[in-house]
Amino acid sequence: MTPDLLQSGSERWRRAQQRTGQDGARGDRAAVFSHPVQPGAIDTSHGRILYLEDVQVSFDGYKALKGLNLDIAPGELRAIIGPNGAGKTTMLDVITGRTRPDRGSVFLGSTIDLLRYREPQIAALGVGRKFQKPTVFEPLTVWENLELALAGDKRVRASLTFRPSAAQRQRLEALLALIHLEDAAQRPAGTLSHGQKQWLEIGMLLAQEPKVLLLDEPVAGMTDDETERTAQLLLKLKGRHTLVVVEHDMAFVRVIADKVTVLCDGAVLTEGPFEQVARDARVIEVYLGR
Ligand SMILES: Nc1ncnc2c1ncn2[C@@H]1O[C@H](COP(=O)(O)OP(=O)(O)OP(=O)(O)O)[C@@H](O)[C@H]1O
Repeated sequence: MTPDLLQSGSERWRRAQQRTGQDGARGDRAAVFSHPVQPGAIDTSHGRILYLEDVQVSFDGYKALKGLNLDIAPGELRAIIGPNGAGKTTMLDVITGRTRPDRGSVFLGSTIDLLRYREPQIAALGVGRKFQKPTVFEPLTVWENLELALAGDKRVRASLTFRPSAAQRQRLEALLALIHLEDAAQRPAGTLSHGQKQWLEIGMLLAQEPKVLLLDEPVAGMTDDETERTAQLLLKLKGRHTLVVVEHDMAFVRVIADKVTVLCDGAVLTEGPFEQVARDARVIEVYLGR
């Protein structure tokens, strides 16, 4: 579980809603686009849920991102590939508010300027992130981990006194089935396999109903069977959630992705359907041919 998402309790959610509500009340964006948008809601009426334009990030003068553009449609499953050092993690850091760009725009929907928010607020606005290594609460059972995520409270003790309603229990049971952990509900998370921990963490993110889910190398270190099950899981989530998956496993990318974006040297080299990208001579040169 990502610490930033665990920090995104209901209080932050309310504050973020209030803040975006204030934006709407000012009438700027709503007036410009001339259609009703609920305060705090993500406006996807222009066919995009995540939009980066001309993003530049420098670390001590070294440009990790050089005018990066990205346009993700609601419900899309986008894979991001590219050689080591291409800027994939930096891109995720910019979207989630961990790294501030020197230049550029980052929008959630058409109206929410993510550069105005900090990391926990961005999580509360509906951007979930899964880091490469699973970070579940190992002494707690699978069920307790999911309850904790549902409670959205970083204070473990407080969250353990949380009792889900009947409807919430049903949701957790459905989540357990989705992540293939029905039979492991009462097992301590520390006893799960690597792949099962990854699924549990995805389940914990889903318990918080993210609109956009960012996944950094979700199948790294998984067995073939676990990789296959993860592909099936992500394909089930597609449409209900928007997924951005950074991954090096090309067989996995081929199965899951609607569209593949290739990053190289801090910018987009090319993007398109897997087969088109995979036979692009530039992609073979910088990445696939290695
Ligand atoms: N905090 C930092 N300070 C200095 N340089 C950094 C920092 N973070 C990233 N970089 C550099 O920026 C470049 C892009 O790094 P990034 O981690 O985004 O690449 P990546 O595409 O995710 O690579 P990988 O596939 O190896 O994870 C690299 O050259 C990296 O060394």
